[in-house]
Amino acid sequence: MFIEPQIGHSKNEKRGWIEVVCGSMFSGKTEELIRRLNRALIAKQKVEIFKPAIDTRYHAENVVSHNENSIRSTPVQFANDILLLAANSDVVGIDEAQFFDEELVKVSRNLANAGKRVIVAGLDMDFSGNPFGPMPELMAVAEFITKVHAICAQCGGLASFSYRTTASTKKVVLGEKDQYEPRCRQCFNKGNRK
Ligand SMILES: Nc1ncnc2c1ncn2[C@@H]1O[C@H](COP(=O)(O)OP(=O)(O)O)[C@@H](O)[C@H]1O
Ligand SMILES: Cc1cn([C@H]2C[C@H](O)[C@@H](COP(=O)(O)O)O2)c(=O)[nH]c1=O
Ligand SMILES: [Zn+2]
Repeated sequence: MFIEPQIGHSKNEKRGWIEVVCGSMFSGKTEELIRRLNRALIAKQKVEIFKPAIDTRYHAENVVSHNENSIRSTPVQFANDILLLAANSDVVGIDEAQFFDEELVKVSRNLANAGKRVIVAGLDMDFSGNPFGPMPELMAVAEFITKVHAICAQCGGLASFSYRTTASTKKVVLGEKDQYEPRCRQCFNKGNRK
């Protein structure tokens, strides 16, 4: 389990950093993000949470996990909007990071350099198994990366891939179990050979 780092500097010194939580769909990224943000709230830190405005699956504003945990958030159109909106916070949470533009990398670095803890959650791979949006660069600049796994819907193994069960080849197709299932590498490849 991820434990918040506080080693080597005093509590009053404001040091920023970037954490990335990545994995396939249904792997628990949003739950882990909510868990970390709730702990920061318990510690009376100022927390702001953002998600891309296009992600309206469960709720227009809240960040909601597949098992209905939820936390208030602000939907934003562009990564750059986060800079101003997060100016007074100690901790910045960002969900569905794969949908943001590449500016999110610069924004996250600026926030961390300004002494904020930045926690970014997102899909590391799209339905083709290719890196998704700004996620690979975010992982390169992050201090901490947590890769979480779902259970493969075919064999019960550990799933790192999001298999699309419909015929669409568009990169962005919002959906749930109606469009996707988590799969391990073998079951993902088997499905894509058909
Ligand atoms: N195949 C699966 N493997 C793991 N969790 C699943 C699966 N199908 C449904 N779930 C549910 O999804 C929850 C994780 O949801 P969430 O945090 O929203 O994931 P993510 O943000 O990674 O898509 C799990 O706690 C579990 O209740
Ligand atoms: C693989 C893949 C996913 N999406 C969409 C489907 C969902 O709306 C989100 C992922 O949500 P989650 O919180 O990680 O379950 O992304 C997509 O648009 N394209 C893809 O290739
Ligand atoms: Zn499998």
